[in-house]
Amino acid sequence: MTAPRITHVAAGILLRPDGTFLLGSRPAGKPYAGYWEFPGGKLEAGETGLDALKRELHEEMGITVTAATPWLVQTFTYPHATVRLQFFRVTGWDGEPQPHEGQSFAWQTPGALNVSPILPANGPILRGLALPPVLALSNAAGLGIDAWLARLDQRLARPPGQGGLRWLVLREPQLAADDYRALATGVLDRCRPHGCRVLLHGDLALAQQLGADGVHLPARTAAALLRRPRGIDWLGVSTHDAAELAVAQRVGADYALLGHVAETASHPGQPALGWDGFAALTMAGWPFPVYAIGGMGDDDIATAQAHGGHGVAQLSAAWSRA
Ligand SMILES: Nc1nc2c([nH]c(=O)n2[C@@H]2O[C@H](COP(=O)(O)OP(=O)(O)OP(=O)(O)O)[C@@H](O)[C@H]2O)c(=O)[nH]1
Ligand SMILES: [Mg+2]
Repeated sequence: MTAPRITHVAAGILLRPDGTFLLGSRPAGKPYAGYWEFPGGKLEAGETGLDALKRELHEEMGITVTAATPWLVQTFTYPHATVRLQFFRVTGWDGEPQPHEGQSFAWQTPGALNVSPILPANGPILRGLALPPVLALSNAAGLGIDAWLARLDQRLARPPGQGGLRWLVLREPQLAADDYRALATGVLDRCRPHGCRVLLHGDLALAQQLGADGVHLPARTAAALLRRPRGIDWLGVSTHDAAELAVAQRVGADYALLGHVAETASHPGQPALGWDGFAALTMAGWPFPVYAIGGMGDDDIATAQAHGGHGVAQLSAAWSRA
């Protein structure tokens, strides 16, 4: 038996500073004509993904890419081909997108699309775009419950663009089960009116019972799952190496944390991955966003993205800024 032939594709997510991104409609005569996609196309012999991205975006819409970072890799089998799609976040380009192939363009808001249908392979991509560049993990352990809740209230009260918190992972492994449940109940009540999603840590059943927005699992807990759990909207997994990233992939995670990248007070004496180690692991290409964790500040977001990450996950830094 011969191995199935894989078509390698590079596609670009043009991102504007306001968070909107560009979709194009597939021109008549191509498979899935009229479906909406991220502009891009097939790699030619000898090209890297980034080479192909730049060439395709120039051919299809006349722009010159000036800043792009590798993001997700999605493999999908269509009736006509198995495609391996390398997605890039494109944050800089010269020129205005022009429809060189008769396509239409539409700028879209994550989570609120107004065009359809979308190419079937692109569902997870659109979910990934809704994830924030900074994912905050709670720090009641470090600050004390009351002081942390006071910080939480402050961050919930701000507008999204100005430090307002809209995603939270409630991770407090030092708490006994009853205390964690009580805290989770209170945190969900505080967060819901602000539209802040809350993912509980470690306990799928509790997340389902309390109607949390998702669950975040250590890789060893995720490894015991046979498939993605039902009844949960968002699933994250903490990982440290390629084997744990593979677990996250197998259970259909929406994102992974990967670290620790820098030395951090929470893991004294354990060797850090460093950015080279982080990039070596993201480079394999995962179908979900990967966050860098471990000693990460806001200054590290761009570095994480340049190394194949989606952004950074923060514990103490998320609660320290004024
Ligand atoms: N460009 C692009 N292709 C995608 C996306 N999602 C997805 O499944 N694909 C698949 O990737 C494959 C290659 O895309 P393409 O048709 O744009 O290739 P191309 O620009 O080189 O076109 P050509 O073959 O006419 O030269 C197609 O099978 C398409 O269905 C996406 O978001 N963007
Ligand atoms: Mg194309």
